[in-house]
Amino acid sequence: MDGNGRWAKKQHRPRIYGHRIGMDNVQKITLAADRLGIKVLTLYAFSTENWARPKEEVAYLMNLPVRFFDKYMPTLIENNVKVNIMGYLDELPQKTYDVVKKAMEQTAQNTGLILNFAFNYGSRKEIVTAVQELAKEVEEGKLKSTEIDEQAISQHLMTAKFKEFGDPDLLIRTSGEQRISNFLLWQIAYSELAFSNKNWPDFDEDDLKNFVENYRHRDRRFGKI
Ligand SMILES: CCc1cc(N2CCCCCC2)n2ncc(-c3ccc(F)cc3)c2n1
Repeated sequence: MDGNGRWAKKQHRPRIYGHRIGMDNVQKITLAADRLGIKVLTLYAFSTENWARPKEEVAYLMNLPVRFFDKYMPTLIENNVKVNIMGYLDELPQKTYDVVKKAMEQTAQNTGLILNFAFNYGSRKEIVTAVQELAKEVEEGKLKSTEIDEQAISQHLMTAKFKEFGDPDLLIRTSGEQRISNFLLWQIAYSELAFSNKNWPDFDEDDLKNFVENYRHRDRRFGKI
C-alpha cells in the first residue's frame, strides 16, 4: 500500500491526508477482493522499520486502526469479513492494541474473506523469532535438529494460521516501487509478483481485477519445467 505521501503531495495536501484517503481505500479494495473470491488479503500497513518516521506521523498512523474500525466495522461484519492482525502487537500503544484485539474478537466467527493486516511486522524478525523458538524446542529435547524442515519453520511463522490456504498466490506493490521490503520473505518463495505504478489511494477495483485476471493467465511453474 505504497505511495500515500506522494499522492498527497500531488494534491498539495499534507502526508497524513494521503494516509487517511489510503485508509478509505483499504475498505474499498477489501470489498473488491471479496467480490473476486479472494480468500486471504494481507495488507502491509506498518513495518518494524516505520517507527523511524517523524513521531507526529507515527502517532497519526497509530490512530488509523481506531478510525478504520469506527468507520468500517459494521460493513466488515455485514460482509462476513474476518479480521486478523499479524505483527509484534505487544509493542503497540495500548489504544491501538485494544482496538485491533477487539476487531479480531468481534469478527472471529466470520467465515468470509480474511482481512489480514501486517502491522508492526517484519519478515526477517519473524524468521529469527521462528528459528529461536525451534532452537528452544531442540534445547528442551522436544525436537531433534534433523526434524527442522520447511513445514516446521512455516508452522512457527505468523502466517501459520493460514496453512489451509497455502502461501500467497499474488503479491502486488503500488507506487512503482519494485522491492519486497522485508514482507513475507519466506511465504512468497513461489508467489507471482506484480507492480502497479499507481499510488495506493488511486489503486481501484478495476486495477485489482486486471491484476487477478493477468495472474489467472500466468503459467505457474513452482520451480518445475
Ligand atoms: C498504522 C499503519 C496503518 C496505516 C494505514 N494507512 C496508511 C498507510 C498505508 C495505506 C493505508 C492507510 N492504515 N489503513 C488501515 C490501517 C489499519 C491497520 C490495522 C487495522 F487493524 C485496521 C486498519 C492502517 N494502518
